[in-house]
Amino acid sequence: MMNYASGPPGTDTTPAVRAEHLTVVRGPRTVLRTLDFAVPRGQVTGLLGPSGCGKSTLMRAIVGTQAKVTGTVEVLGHPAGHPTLRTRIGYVTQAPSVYDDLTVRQNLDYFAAILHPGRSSADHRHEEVTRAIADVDLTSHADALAGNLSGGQRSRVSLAVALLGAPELLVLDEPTVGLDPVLRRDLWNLFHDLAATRGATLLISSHVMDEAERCHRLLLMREGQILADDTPDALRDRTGSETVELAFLTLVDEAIAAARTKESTR
Ligand SMILES: Nc1ncnc2c1ncn2[C@@H]1O[C@H](COP(=O)(O)OP(=O)(O)OP(=O)(O)O)[C@@H](O)[C@H]1O
Repeated sequence: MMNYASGPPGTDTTPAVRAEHLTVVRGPRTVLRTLDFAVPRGQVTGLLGPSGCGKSTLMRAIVGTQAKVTGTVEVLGHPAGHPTLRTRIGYVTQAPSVYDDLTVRQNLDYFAAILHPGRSSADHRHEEVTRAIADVDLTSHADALAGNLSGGQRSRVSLAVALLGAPELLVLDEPTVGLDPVLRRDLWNLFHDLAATRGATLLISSHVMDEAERCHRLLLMREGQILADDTPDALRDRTGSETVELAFLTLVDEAIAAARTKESTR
């Protein structure tokens, strides 16, 4: 079995991601405001919040592709964007980045050749590509042109590319958008399998609150700030709510009430 972590799960207790006073400015707006949080290793952490709250921006800051970041963002023990992180992080954006004129397997072969160049790695590449295609349940479409796939299938090709090279950290921006319930369930099972058996850390964004229930931990965001950083159980208990969605709404109401109080005492 491939090992997705640098050691057996649980041996490294430092967080996979640690942010202190993380702030991002985009255009005229401060999109992320002094965020402090940690993402533990070997777990599935959900990044949830309404559209436009800053999830994609936060992910870009973590993978090192976001401009105008201040504060500290440490990823697998290095500053975000450090060259040694390139092969240790798998990142899937919301727009699938696949070549339409190549088959699924050819897409994967292309990226595998960048990760493991040379003839001596051919067998290893073949194994990795076959496994990544199976992981995302596209074996029966391996020889189909990517341009002929459905939207959900194309996004799974992108996910398969991110799984190549056995990354320790997977950053997935809304990976289940547009998928039917069966595929969503299968993908969440895959995410948990990657964490449990391969020791990978997964940071997964979604604005679908029922997906929050499937995560080990949650970062709940609103308007560029983190409302809560906790387990689903703790969030439900703390707010006396039956679901994470209701817990989130309670926290939003509390944040609005606190802002009003602050405003009126000025
Ligand atoms: N180039 C830009 N200039 C100014 N503001 C921007 C720019 N790009 C994004 N924003 C703003 O930054 C905020 C955060 O955007 P981001 O894409 O991170 O949100 P999100 O939570 O991922 O949203 P969604 O779930 O819809 O993808 C939004 O309010 C957006 O309008």
